[in-house]
Amino acid sequence: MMSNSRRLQVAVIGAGAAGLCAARHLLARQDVFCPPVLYEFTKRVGGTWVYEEQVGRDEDGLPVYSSMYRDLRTNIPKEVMAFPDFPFDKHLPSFVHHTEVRKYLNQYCDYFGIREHIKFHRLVDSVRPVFSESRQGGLTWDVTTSDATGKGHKTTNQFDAVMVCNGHFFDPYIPAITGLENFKGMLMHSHDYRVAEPFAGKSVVLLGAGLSGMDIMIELSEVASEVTLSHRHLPLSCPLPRGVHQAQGVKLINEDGELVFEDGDRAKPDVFMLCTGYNFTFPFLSKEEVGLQVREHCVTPLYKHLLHPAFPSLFLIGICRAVCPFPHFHCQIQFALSVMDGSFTLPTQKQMEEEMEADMQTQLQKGTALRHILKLDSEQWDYNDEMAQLGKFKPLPPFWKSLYEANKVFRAQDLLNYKNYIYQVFSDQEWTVMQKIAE
Ligand SMILES: Cc1cc2nc3c(=O)[nH]c(=O)nc-3n(C[C@H](O)[C@H](O)[C@H](O)COP(=O)(O)OP(=O)(O)OC[C@H]3O[C@@H](n4cnc5c(N)ncnc54)[C@H](O)[C@@H]3O)c2cc1C
Repeated sequence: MMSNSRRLQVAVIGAGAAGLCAARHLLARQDVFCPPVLYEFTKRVGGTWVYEEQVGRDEDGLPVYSSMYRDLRTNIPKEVMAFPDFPFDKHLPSFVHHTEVRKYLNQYCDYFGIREHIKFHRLVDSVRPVFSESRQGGLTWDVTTSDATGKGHKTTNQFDAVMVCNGHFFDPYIPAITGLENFKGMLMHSHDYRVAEPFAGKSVVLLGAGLSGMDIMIELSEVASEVTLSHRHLPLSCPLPRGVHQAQGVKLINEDGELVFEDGDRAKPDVFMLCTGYNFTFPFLSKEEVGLQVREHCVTPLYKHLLHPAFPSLFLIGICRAVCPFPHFHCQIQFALSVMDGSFTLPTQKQMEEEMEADMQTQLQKGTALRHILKLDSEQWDYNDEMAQLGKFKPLPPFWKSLYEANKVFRAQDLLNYKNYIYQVFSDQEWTVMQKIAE
């Protein structure tokens, strides 16, 4: 889609880690790209990492976006959580408090001169493809935004490409549990969990043993009268806090408000907390016009889990799950730029569709459920390397994989302690070089 005559205009939706990373790379390539326009619905940079004490609505009456809790520390060491070209402060411990990540993202934003390109409190309402003969490639995008606080007018601007960086930890996924409405205690989703104190003396059932479920279990075990972790992978091999029980998944809630587990056991807790993850939502993309489908946590059709084959200037950054997010964004975004600047030539639409279909069939034949197809896990490293090879940019150094994978093992073996580990992957001299690169 490279235009010979003029620079490309790119809209970026969201100023979380992915949106900032997109802007950082677009700004570095001003020979090809105009400075991007970032639309951010809130008034702050950092997305998920902007902790809000309140739940529901914020002080401006907007829905609270972040799912952070007060005492959260990262579950990935800062040495590999960082963008590869911008390390965290070397004096910080490996597993940092969420306030440090927000600080880090603000530093990244200012260091790369991104802030002036962000339009805060702008909600992207619609992103529509427009086919016109007058522009090279024929396809442009009308991006319509409104003032998030409801004041002011809608505006529509035209772009050559759109990078969707709207995150996917905002819209709680509520599983279809028979009789959920019968539950008489406090029913909540982990999106609204902030602090442990209000749960003192209460009995709690947590549904889901993902990263949030496990973290919240540890916090609540300090104060609650009883904590039960209900999940599908019984029993977990890692040591759990004293007094925490494990139970099978919740099959239904009976008319007396009792939780009935898969094996017939029952419980009537004070609190039932769903730690069941989040939905993908792209409310600004019309189903009829763009035809993106979200089924069972799988988003299709997306070539390389990234771009729509019929609209190869629409990029969805960061929809893969079970990845090391910031370095993954760093790779996806540079690949997207190589598609836009023409240094990587995409296969034809038909070839991309055939490849996607073949990949999907291989996964399904291997027994991967549709809802797990976007979980890359250890395959993320080959994926990132492929992005780098096709996009002709520097791959991640090998220690990224070794440290990330080692951390996964330590987390599984030593859940209660792994965040106290300190990694020393760089010598002081190497750190100085890294810090210099970021300067
Ligand atoms: C509880 C929790 C703990 C986590 N812990 C870790 C960790 O330890 N390490 C790690 O690496 N990752 C962690 N993550 C994952 C984290 O989400 C990613 O690291 C990363 O921050 C995601 O960035 P993002 O830019 O994709 O999305 P987000 O941070 O969600 O940012 C999206 C932005 O888009 C904006 N937006 C959305 N829709 C619109 C619209 N229509 N118009 C305008 N703006 C819009 C939002 O306001 C937001 O600012 C955690 C996530 C959660 C929820």
